Amino acid sequence: MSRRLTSPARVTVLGTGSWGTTFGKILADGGADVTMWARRPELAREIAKQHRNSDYLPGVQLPPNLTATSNLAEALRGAQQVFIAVPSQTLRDNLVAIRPFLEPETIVVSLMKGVEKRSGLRMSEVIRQGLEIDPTRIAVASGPNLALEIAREQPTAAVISSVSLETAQAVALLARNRYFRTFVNTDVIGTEFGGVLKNLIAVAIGIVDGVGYGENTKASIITRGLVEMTDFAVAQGAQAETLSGLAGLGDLIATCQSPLSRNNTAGRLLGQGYSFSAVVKQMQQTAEGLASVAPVLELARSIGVEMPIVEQVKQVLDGTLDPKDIAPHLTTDSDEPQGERINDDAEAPGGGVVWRSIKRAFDQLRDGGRSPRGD
Ligand SMILES: NC(=O)C1=CN([C@@H]2O[C@H](COP(=O)(O)OP(=O)(O)OC[C@H]3O[C@@H](n4cnc5c(N)ncnc54)[C@H](OP(=O)(O)O)[C@@H]3O)[C@@H](O)[C@H]2O)C=CC1
Ligand SMILES: O=C(CO)COP(=O)(O)O
Repeated sequence: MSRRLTSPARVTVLGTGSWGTTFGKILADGGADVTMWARRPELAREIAKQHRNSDYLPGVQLPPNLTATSNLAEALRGAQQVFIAVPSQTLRDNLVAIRPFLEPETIVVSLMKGVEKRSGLRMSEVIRQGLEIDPTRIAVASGPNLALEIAREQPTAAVISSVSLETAQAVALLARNRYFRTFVNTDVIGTEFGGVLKNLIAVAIGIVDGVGYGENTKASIITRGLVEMTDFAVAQGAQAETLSGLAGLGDLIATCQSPLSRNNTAGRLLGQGYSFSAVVKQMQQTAEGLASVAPVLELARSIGVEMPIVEQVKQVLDGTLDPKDIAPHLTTDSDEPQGERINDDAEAPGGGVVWRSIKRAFDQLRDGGRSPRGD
């Protein structure tokens, strides 16, 4: 009996925070040889020698086929796929350092869930600009993926998206194992915006939690938040069903209900009365939502999409709205009661685009959120 011998794939993860390290473990447990890049040499040594990352994943044992270095050139050498998990606002500068060492065929995967503040660009767009590579070599990963739960090997699903289905499948084949299941789609816009926007709704949930409001308030915000997410993303070119899949509704549920979420935690501190700067000081890890609020609202205004919940998150962050006043304003402050669903634009007090999107979102939910590519 002959056995086919293939050498393991060689992959690199840039960033050894909670998600980068967890994703490295996912890939290693799926059989790849993983090299992590840590910007701090002492953390690279701890991961390489003790197979631990006590700063970010205390108590988690990392697999033997995962190593680390603080030398970027060494980390990128021979990598078939490179996964990036640094804070979104630092990506562009990091790409300048990465570019000289990136090999011509390497696939680059964003694990990040933010938009760039100064440009409003999604992470895959920043990667495309910063590395000047074809979009078919770029993928993004998203979904209900709280790092610590996955590091503890709790069963989880995610989506890998690329404009090239072949690329998405190549990444999904490596990023899967007995506890991590990946689906694929080609809706990069929807997949990325799902991850960005659910962070903003999770901040809102944290705020009302911090104030002391209960489940009705939170369910109202989650449900109306999904409408805002879908409306915005569809106006940007996303498919509505992506927002009712893992990268939208799935991630929204996980992030809004988990105390592990940093966005949720940041919101809770705001709701308890801490100022924005005090919250930023207290956060030890990245809460992307805090930086994404302003660019998302700018994009929303430029395309005429209303996002009343996100607007109010911004006002709380700016200190111009008392956190306890956020909940009643789940719609725009029109004198006319708005329809939750509407079948006829003529009945829509807020105008056609918004209502068509709301209807689309709810129709997708009713249809079970099927998408052509698995998720
Ligand atoms: N944690 C999670 O559950 C998930 C996170 N994500 C997304 O992944 C991305 C990364 O988040 P996460 O790993 O959780 O964040 P963490 O805060 O846990 O870690 C941030 C990582 O980035 C490094 N870093 C910070 N600043 C810079 C810089 N200027 N240049 C290079 N590296 C830097 C940190 O290094 P150092 O330790 O030296 O400071 C650390 O390795 C975010 O976009 C987040 O939304 C997505 C899904 C799940
Ligand atoms: O993206 C995440 C879960 O899918 C992590 O959320 P936080 O960044 O809020 O911790």
